[in-house]
Amino acid sequence: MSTGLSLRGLTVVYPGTTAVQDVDLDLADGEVLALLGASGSGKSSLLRAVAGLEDVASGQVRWDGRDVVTVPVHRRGFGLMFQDGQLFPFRDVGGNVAYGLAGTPRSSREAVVRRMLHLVGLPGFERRAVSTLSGGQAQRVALARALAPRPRLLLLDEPLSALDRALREQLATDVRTILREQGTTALYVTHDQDEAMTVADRVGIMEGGRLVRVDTPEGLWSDPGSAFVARFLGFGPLLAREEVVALGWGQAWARAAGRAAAGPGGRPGGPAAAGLGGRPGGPAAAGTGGSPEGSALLALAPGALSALAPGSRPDLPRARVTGVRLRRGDRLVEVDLPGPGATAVSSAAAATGSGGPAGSAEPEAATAPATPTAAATGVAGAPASRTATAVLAASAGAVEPGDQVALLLDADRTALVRSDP
Ligand SMILES: Nc1ncnc2c1ncn2[C@@H]1O[C@H](COP(=O)(O)OP(=O)(O)OP(=O)(O)O)[C@@H](O)[C@H]1O
Repeated sequence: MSTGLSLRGLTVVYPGTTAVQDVDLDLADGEVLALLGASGSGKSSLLRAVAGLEDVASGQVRWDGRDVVTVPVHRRGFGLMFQDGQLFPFRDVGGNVAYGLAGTPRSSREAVVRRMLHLVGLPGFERRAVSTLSGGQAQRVALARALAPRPRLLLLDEPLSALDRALREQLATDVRTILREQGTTALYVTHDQDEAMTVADRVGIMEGGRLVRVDTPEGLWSDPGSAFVARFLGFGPLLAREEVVALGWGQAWARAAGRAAAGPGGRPGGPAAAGLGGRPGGPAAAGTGGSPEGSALLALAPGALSALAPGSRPDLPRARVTGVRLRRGDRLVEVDLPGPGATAVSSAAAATGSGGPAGSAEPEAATAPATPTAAATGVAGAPASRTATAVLAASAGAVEPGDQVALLLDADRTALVRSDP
């Protein structure tokens, strides 16, 4: 008998909309799983169906092997926490935290409240009026209230999304610690991938009511699997093989293909051995052993590219800067990657007087320039240029739109993904 939460074929239908479609999911005891997806992808509907707040059109919600679909909300033993906390305004903080402890003797109730407030970083707040709390404090109280009765499953729906980013980052770390300390099994809905990756052991990605991927944060980063998931995680741009070769990054392609063949995270014999991204029989399985081509794209993870000073490293591909901006302490440049008529790479290098063919960013491949044949190979229908984001190396100095910078590729921060239809 399976323990914890099991969803089988879970489907939620509203008039005119199938919000959740045929979802299978297992959540082990003590595991925290984040559901991540764009607005309208069905995350909240799934969570609400598990809670019993939404009717299930078909499928099962099992706890410890027993279907609870017909069990009313308050009998499921699940805790709930929402975006706006929904604290009771006429009770003080202690009264809110004690709400789910009605059957507990007064003395132990007070002890639990004290312990919970300590756990969420608000010791001594028992007698505070909830109207005097900041947004972050109110959410901490809501978390303490949800945890106090020791629910067997905690369901959190965007619990931090009303808070500003700095507070959200801090609280996400605290929530993770608190859930771990309590050994709480939790399903956590968010549209913020940083929050999902911080809080959860595994992350499930939803698209159009379907759960399209479930993996650990590390697994998702090393092998997003599909172009949809890669884009959702912020990988970009996604390059066809011809473009990769034309840019002189063929070695990155080969390494990513090797990783895909060896399994996520490079584990030989891992589940991906049978095909690209761990899906046995996927498009790569039919390709040439371990080097998927036709249907695959090279996805660049955020931070995969560094930009070097204009005029430096003539051996590297160059790109035109279209914008410069700051993000969380990094200086970023937007660059136009030359398109598949990648003579642009070579001619740009020649035009700046730096000479030499476009080589690979990887030292071991420096002698493997983009050949004229590769450069002439276009990708039918592909755009003439791609915008990429590169971290500006400190050595780059002042860079302005219009400059040609050299691009260094970190081949470990690339992944091959299936090109979605
Ligand atoms: N009560 C409802 N009646 C009709 N349609 C609904 C209802 N609730 C949600 N939907 C629809 O179901 C789909 C899934 O909505 P849901 O709220 O589950 O998505 P979500 O991923 O949680 O989105 P968000 O991040 O914006 O909260 C959407 O198309 C939405 O418009």
